[in-house]
Amino acid sequence: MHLFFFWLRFFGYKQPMDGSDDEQASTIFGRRPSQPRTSIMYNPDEVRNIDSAVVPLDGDLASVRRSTHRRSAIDLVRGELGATADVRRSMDNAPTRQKFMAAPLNTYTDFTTMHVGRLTKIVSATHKFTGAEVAIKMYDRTTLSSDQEKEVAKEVQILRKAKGASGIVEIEKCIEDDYMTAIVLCCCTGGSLAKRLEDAGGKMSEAMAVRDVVRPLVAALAWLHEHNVVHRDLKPTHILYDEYNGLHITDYFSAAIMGKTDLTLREGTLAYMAPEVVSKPADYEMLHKVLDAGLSDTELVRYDEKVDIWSLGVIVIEVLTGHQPFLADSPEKMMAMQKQELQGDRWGGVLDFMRDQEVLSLPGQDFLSSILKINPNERPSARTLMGHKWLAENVEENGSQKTPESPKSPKSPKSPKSPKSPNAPNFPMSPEVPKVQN
Ligand SMILES: Nc1ncnc2c1ncn2[C@@H]1O[C@H](COP(=O)(O)OP(=O)(O)OP(=O)(O)O)[C@@H](O)[C@H]1O
Repeated sequence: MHLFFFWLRFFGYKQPMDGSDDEQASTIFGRRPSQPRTSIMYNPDEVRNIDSAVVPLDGDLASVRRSTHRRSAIDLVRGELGATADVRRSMDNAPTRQKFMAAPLNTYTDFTTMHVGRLTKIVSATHKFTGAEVAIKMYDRTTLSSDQEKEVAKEVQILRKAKGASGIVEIEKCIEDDYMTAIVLCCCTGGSLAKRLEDAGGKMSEAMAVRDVVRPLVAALAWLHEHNVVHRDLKPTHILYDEYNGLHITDYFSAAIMGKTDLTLREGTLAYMAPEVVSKPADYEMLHKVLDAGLSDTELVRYDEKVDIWSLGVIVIEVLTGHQPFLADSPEKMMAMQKQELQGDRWGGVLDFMRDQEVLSLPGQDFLSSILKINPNERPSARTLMGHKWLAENVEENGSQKTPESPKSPKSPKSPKSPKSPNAPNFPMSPEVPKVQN
């Protein structure tokens, strides 16, 4: 114990004279009570409305934070989530200026971690004054590379541009300082498409898929593409639902702004990745695979927004069958599999399987086969797909189209006698094959 106090003294800790909590808190944070403790700019009590302003903390506050043990708002949230009663009491009793360190986040309460991502923590919270539920996507900037910093800035830029657009998750504001970026988003309380599929036993009926997934997804993609945004990582965990069953595409960290972002790198999730992206080098392979081979990065063929159309096709199959159609553990194997499953114009592999399963009406089959093309130029745009008859017509619960000219898909004449090629890979997956988690 004596040794402990020796070390505390060694590092400049002075025991409070009267031992009060307030005195102790201020001393622990390295400041005497006589020092000024107010700030005009970010008094949490003044922040009553959620607005869309970026709220940078000023240099002074950043230096205050540096001099304390609580270096960022992330720590504050962590503290509120998991702090001991003592720590919480000392925070409650801390002088105004210290409480105020993460003032914009202090306007929220009930922090609950929903998801821990590769670089982020997604926390749900409630605004203290409006009661609005939000999802806060928090990046710890101390762990981000400068390239990742740029990606986060681009993510915020895209979200701001898309604010109010239907089908895109809505940003409320972005709070940033030297240590963290917190993107405050409207909370999609209906969960993700992945969760819905899980709850529904893995798959959906055709009617539900068209109504709840494909139609709104295609419309949201049309908006993004017409505003020069390519998502590049479309998958069920990035498709969220609000309380009214409205669909919202989220996570623009990997997204590209056409004309600004380089569209020559492999980016996204392998199982949903278009062939023209799978064949590209990842950023860490660029030097080795491209420049060493005598090519310059400007010589790489660029891909475009059609990569999202491919991902849409993969999602359609997953939603209707409960399986991811393309599974491989390396880009090389994935390229081979995609070609094998979709070679030539004929129906084969995965498309043949979809027809034989009778989970898809003829217009649905037409929709899918028009999307899953190896050549991106042959894939229709999202705007064109919006006019496709599969989305225009009502699909009945039993899967048939209501219009007389669109009968239920007949079974392929060759299908009973047309087993998959012996070396056909994972599709249809056997139930034992575990689903790839992304
Ligand atoms: N606005 C939101 N409302 C409700 N839940 C959300 C919201 N944003 C994100 N989530 C939840 O967090 C999960 C991950 O979100 P997101 O993909 O944006 O984070 P991420 O850090 O990129 O994660 P990963 O690295 O795993 O892709 C979503 O699948 C969803 O469950």
